[in-house]
Amino acid sequence: MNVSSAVAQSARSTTAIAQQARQAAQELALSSGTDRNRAIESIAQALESAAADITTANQLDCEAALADNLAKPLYGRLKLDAVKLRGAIAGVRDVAALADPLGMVQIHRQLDDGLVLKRVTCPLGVLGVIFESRPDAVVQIATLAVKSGNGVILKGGREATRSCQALVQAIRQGLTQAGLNPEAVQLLTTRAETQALLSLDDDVNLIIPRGSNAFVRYVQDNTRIPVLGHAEGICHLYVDRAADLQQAVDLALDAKVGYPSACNAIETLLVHRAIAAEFLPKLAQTLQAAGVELRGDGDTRQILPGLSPAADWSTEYSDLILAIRVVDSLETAIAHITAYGSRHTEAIATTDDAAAAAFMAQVDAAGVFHNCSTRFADGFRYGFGAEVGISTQKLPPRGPVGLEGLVTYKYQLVGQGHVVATYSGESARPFLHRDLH
Ligand SMILES: NC(=O)C1=CN([C@@H]2O[C@H](COP(=O)(O)OP(=O)(O)OC[C@H]3O[C@@H](n4cnc5c(N)ncnc54)[C@H](OP(=O)(O)O)[C@@H]3O)[C@@H](O)[C@H]2O)C=CC1
Ligand SMILES: N[C@@H](CCC(=O)OP(=O)(O)O)C(=O)O
Repeated sequence: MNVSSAVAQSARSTTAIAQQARQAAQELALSSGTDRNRAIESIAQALESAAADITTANQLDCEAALADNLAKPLYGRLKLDAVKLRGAIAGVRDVAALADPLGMVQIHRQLDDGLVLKRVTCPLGVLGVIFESRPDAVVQIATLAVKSGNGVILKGGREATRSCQALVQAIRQGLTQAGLNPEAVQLLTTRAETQALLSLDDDVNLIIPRGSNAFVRYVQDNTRIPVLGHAEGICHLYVDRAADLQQAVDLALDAKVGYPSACNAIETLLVHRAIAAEFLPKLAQTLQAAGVELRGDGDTRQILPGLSPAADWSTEYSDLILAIRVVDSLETAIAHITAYGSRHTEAIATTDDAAAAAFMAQVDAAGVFHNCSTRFADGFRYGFGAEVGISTQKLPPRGPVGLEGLVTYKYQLVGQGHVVATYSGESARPFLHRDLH
């Protein structure tokens, strides 16, 4: 079969998948919060029952990835052992415990006697989420989708295919056992299906690509479906002249070493010249002991001879590599972040509140942090239960996307035969515009 007929065939079956998801999503949207919570508990139980199958599937993925020389941090992201799976299942139950995001009345306003306006939250419909080889993302995204009454079509990275299949099978079983339509959660496994998905603007309401800038741009350029981009994280830690130096070392260690492939890990450390000579040797001692390769600009390499040069400031290493630059001022640090950051998460270490306030006001990113690790940029850590990912676009939803980011709203207006003509012209009746709660 040639490439275009493979895509055509895939488009046909992907269309069927999307239509099934749409039908199921319509049913889910009508279900009560109690029903959706029951389904989420049923999903948690199904995942527990299928734990052995899931971890076996993951072992096969991991063995294939090892044979393929997958980089170590990416291997860590792919691995889903029993402990990680238990954590993911606990997260499922956390989502069930959250308030129902549907049917929330955001505006309740009397426009005039007998004419009442409400703005009420409702699901988006069907989400298409394309993400990296991180199986636990399946669990987080599917649970958030069910809780928010949305259907979801998932496409994980190719290295995680068997794990994703085992997880989705269990999730669909959980939905079935709870009496909900399992077609609400679907899985795609090939790039041809992804390509087909992008053309399904009749059935899919939002595409969420998690991946490189180039991939997110590719998706934006190839679909009429709205896109919520979750692109790369070129995150910085700026160590100000007034930083607590030991605290800054601890922050750098956490933000680089805990999970180097995460998009909220730092790629570059900026340090104020006034403290660079004292700070950098302390930093080097701790980070190098943790296996981090440091790279520096000329000033950094004068203080730490032997480092290789930082070739550019735009690389997301996703690995135990950190680029370091010495800067003359807070303003230069902010200018560097403006030039090279990806608007994801940026942090300052300082005891100077005025410097922190300037940094947080002037840096344009989804997260601006003071004296804490960039790794806090995460839906679970923000109290959202889980996350679909971290939106790097400027319009909301921005940063970790939880339930709030997966709903839209409707204006519901109820009158008693009211007409607009009453409120226009010379003898126009004035509106009351009285909020009712
Ligand atoms: N902001 C956020 O929340 C997140 C951002 N990221 C960012 O993603 C980036 C890279 O992640 P990485 O591991 O390399 O993931 P990739 O970009 O390689 O893959 C992500 C997904 O996109 C798919 N994909 C990539 N290119 C294409 C294409 N041309 N056509 C169709 N599908 C495609 C992959 O499918 P397949 O595997 O089948 O090729 C996979 O499902 C990093 O910059 C990271 O920071 C990652 C996770 C979350
Ligand atoms: N919020 C996540 C990181 C975001 C993310 O999805 O990371 P990854 O899939 O590893 O690129 C965390 O801190 O674990």
